[in-house]
Amino acid sequence: MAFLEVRDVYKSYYLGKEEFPVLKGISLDFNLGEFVSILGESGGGKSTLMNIIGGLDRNFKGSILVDGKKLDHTNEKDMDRYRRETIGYIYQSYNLISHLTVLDNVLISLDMTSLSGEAKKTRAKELLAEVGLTGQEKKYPNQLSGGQKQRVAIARALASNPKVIIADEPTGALDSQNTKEVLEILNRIASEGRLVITVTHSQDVADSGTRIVKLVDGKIASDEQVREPYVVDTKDPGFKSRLLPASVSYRTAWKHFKYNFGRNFLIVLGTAIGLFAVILFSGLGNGISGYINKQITDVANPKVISVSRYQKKSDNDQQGGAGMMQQASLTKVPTFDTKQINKLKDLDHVDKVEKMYTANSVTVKRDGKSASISNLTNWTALYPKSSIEAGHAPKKGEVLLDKTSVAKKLDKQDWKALIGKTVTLSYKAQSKSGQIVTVKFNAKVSGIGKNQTGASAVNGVNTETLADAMKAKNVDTNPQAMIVSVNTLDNAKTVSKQINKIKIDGKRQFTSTSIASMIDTVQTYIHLASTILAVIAAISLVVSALMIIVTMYMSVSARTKEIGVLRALGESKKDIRRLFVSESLIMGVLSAVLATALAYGVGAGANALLAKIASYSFIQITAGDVITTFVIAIVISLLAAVLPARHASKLNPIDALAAD
Ligand SMILES: Nc1ncnc2c1ncn2[C@@H]1O[C@H](COP(=O)(O)OP(=O)(O)OP(=O)(O)O)[C@@H](O)[C@H]1O
Repeated sequence: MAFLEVRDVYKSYYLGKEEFPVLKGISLDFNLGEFVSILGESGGGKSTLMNIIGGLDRNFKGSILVDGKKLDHTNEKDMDRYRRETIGYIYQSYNLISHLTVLDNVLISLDMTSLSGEAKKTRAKELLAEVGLTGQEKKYPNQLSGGQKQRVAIARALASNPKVIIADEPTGALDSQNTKEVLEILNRIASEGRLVITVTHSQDVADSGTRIVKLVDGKIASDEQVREPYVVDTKDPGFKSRLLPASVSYRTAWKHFKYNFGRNFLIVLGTAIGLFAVILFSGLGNGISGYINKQITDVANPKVISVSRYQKKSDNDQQGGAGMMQQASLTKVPTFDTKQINKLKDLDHVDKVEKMYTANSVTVKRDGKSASISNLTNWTALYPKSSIEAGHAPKKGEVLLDKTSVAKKLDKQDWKALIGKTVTLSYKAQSKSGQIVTVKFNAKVSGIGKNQTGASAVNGVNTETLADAMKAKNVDTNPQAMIVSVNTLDNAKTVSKQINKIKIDGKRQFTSTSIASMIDTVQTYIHLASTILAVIAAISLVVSALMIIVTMYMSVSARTKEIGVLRALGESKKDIRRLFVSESLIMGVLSAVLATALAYGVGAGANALLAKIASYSFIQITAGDVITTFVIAIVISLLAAVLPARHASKLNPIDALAAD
């Protein structure tokens, strides 16, 4: 039984419906130790036969048996394995991978063996030494002579220790000296117990082998043994073939990326700019919303809820036009009684419940100077600590006055000097009996209030002091508003909602307003605005995706021959797909890295510039923004790679090898 049997092989090419028969019933037996030359006229079908024997062409009639076992040409994986394990190819035009070094060109085949990383390198170097290329490992193919390239190709073909070497015109492009040396190497390969089948036009080449087969008109015209085949003494190479690990595809993709760094970097930069805009707008949204949040919480404590009595709109509406008329005279706002105050105190998460009084148009006098306060309230938790610029919160008998609107008017030079001095406050109010009375009282200035935003003044008088003054003039001290402090900010919204639900005798009692929900509303709008900006920026990513698609397609067409070589070496369709997907992924991830770095850099710069306007970081990039950017980049690069990678993997290896 021969090692390789070709049985009744027929092969035709078709142009439309027209059949062009090329091989017309070929049967040949080959043995290990043979160096067989296939001779024949140009276009006689030699290469076609080699492609069938080498497992690249699966579309023919007849069968190939290896070691007595028929190859299953319908099973793609089996054929990948056959090429990987049994066949080594040497081509007339070398077919080296241009972006890989000499060493890497040999390693690409060794990557599909069970050898360890170091052992692979050692074997690659040994193989290169055997073909006389020691010291050339780091060169790229375009830095080698034709003879040297063919030796690299031979070393690569031998790397996985295949039993059969198929050499298609291996010396066709070489001078006589290199031809002689390559033929010697091929003889040595056969002498190691391999089967060498070479296609040639040259009688000299044919004569240096052990057997010559002539093909004429698609049939065997002669089959002549020139000399005895070599004696086979097969040694165990100590390793097996295996599928290409994914990591090798990633590494090869990275090498190709580096080889075309200039072009690839521009694409990465283009994509990164789009991603950068997305992060920056998102960071700007975070910053602005944080800034507004801070501004609001600076003037008002977000853990407090202002509560007023609920006034049912429909009560008045039901009365129709007449009701509306009457309402103008019913100016009295409903007040809180003890029962209602206790209802608020009983709520969960409530720390404190304070009465709130508001006195309108209050005049403050001292030393003949006066200032006016449009709304003076008692000091409650509504005022955050940060609103006290100097001094302390007003205790009994004390008042805290606003810096700009009051303190500076009373003492232009030294407004702080007011602290500890007594001022007289007066305003007009309605007494319980309906008369207009003047509430007047003295209070010591406990401190000066400030408002960072400058929107409203910070004036507050001690609650008891104001209430006593009101009582003295028979003004109702049942409050029109209550200030409820909750224990944590998280509870503010819940408690606010609960307050609105409180009923006494089945009737709703209160209307609550919390800063927390105000902040929420503002932030919703800011978030919406920054999302819209980020989405606009994201549209530019469509352009990036198209750029990656075009590059990948260009890459596939430029690397068609490489794809053919890799398939001939035994890589599967999946390996080819992974090669291109990983290169695209590399671009995506690098874009995201660059975009993140740019965003942090520009963000820090912008924050430094804006620090002059307000000491606040307006661009705040979160970990979430960075993660989103990476996810977008990965999704884009994967989507962009789908079609080109699919196209690459579906290329017919024979056509790919024939590409220019
Ligand atoms: N993909 C194809 N489609 C159609 N015809 C093809 C195809 N490939 C090869 N042929 C034809 O089949 C015939 C055999 O081609 P093949 O390449 O096997 O010949 P060859 O003996 O190797 O020639 P050469 O010595 O010139 O390399 C030629 O006539 C060629 O035109």
